Amino acid sequence: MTDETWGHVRAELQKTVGKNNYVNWIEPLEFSSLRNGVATFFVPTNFMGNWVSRNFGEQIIHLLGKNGEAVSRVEFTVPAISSSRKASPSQVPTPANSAEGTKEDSELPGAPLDNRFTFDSFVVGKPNELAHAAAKRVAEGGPVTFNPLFLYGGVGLGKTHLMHAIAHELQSRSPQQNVVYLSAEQFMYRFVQALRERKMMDFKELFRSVDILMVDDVQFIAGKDSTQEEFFHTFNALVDQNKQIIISADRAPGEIKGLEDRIKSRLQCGLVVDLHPTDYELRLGILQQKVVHYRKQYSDLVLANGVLEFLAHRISTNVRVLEGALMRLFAFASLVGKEITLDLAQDCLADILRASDRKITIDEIQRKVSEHYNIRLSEIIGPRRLRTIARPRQIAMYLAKQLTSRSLPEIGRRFGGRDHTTVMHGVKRVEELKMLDNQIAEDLELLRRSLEA
Ligand SMILES: Nc1ncnc2c1ncn2[C@@H]1O[C@H](COP(=O)(O)OP(=O)(O)OP(=O)(O)O)[C@@H](O)[C@H]1O
Repeated sequence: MTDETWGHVRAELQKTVGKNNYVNWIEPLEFSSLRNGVATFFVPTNFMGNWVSRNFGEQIIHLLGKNGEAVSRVEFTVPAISSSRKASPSQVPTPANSAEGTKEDSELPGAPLDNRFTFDSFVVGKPNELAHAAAKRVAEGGPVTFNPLFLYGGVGLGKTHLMHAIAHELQSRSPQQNVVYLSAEQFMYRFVQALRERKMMDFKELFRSVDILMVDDVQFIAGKDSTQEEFFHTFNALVDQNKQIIISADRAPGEIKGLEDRIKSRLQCGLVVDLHPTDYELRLGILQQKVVHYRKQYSDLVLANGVLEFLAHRISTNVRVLEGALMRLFAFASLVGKEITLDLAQDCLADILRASDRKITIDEIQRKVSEHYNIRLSEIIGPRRLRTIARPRQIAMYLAKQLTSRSLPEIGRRFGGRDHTTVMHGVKRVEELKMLDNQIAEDLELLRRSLEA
């Protein structure tokens, strides 16, 4: 790949990701090589590489493809530090602590904030309402009521999003405050750099001068003794000065193996809240919110009824995967110029759907539906066309399509050897009825909940 091609891709990204994202995340990337379908880029930090990979990786692959480069994977690597390879000031992302703008870039301790991660774009549901409320409270500023705020939860459930939202809000309320957000990995990177360059005093001074410190994915420092030691001292110094600290991790403090007991107990001193795995309603809410953006970007694409519900049912792994699926679906539909239907979603997201398959079986669906409508199981698969039997059968077919990864012909076979067009007709009919008939909508909801329970 030539630098020119990368230039084209960057220009296209500039149009789609927004100015701040472009300056913070894309501009610092430096193309390194393209071998065997793997494009490698230099990034200033691993943290940044992970971030770009997570948030823009698919888009970069897609745009490279559009520009004639067959790329199946992108990798981001931090170049070995030497004075000649060090990032120039313009390559270093804008730090979270804008108050430090006059210091030398290498001294800035913060990581860039993602402008998309605000309270407005955070969808609140039962699983995350407590974490959201706590984050809102901290974002109001004022006297520190709990220190630290410790947010934990599984991968991709919104911890980073909430931390950035707090930082944005605090910065807009009091721009003079020095709010520093960084990952634990970045904290370690800075610490090691300070050790290597014999600038420990500067490091300590810098971290002790922040007003609000946010450290993401703190489990990363488990087992790293010197980093933990330094983290512990930084933590204590800030708490002593009544400065707010916000920490995130993938598990509760007590469960982080390799973390010193004194740190665990310090982390438990404030408010510990967890983000629970998402439920169907939250996933659907998030999809509905995200789709607004895609509808603008791909204004010519039609999104069929039921697709978002289908994704919310089937992809429960985490929100990042859910978002990735939606992005891929829109990009794919735009590439092939097709309407976004359930069939297209099943084709284009087959790997994601397989990975997050809930393993609800057609047998289970048929049993639940026959119990619900009080008809015999044999009648669901039998030939009778009486409305009182045919309708529950169509409902069972619809649920089989929504909640399993079976194809229409397979579903047809399991419903007494029916043709796939019969199944298709049944699914369509139920989709229409769901909009017109409240009783049917309620039945579907009840059945879905009991199948997913
Ligand atoms: N409730 C929510 N509303 C809107 N978007 C959300 C929500 N929860 C998560 N997301 C989105 O999901 C993606 C992953 O979230 P985030 O990076 O905050 O997860 P995380 O919990 O920090 O994950 P990790 O453990 O991998 O660091 C982000 O794009 C974020 O905006």
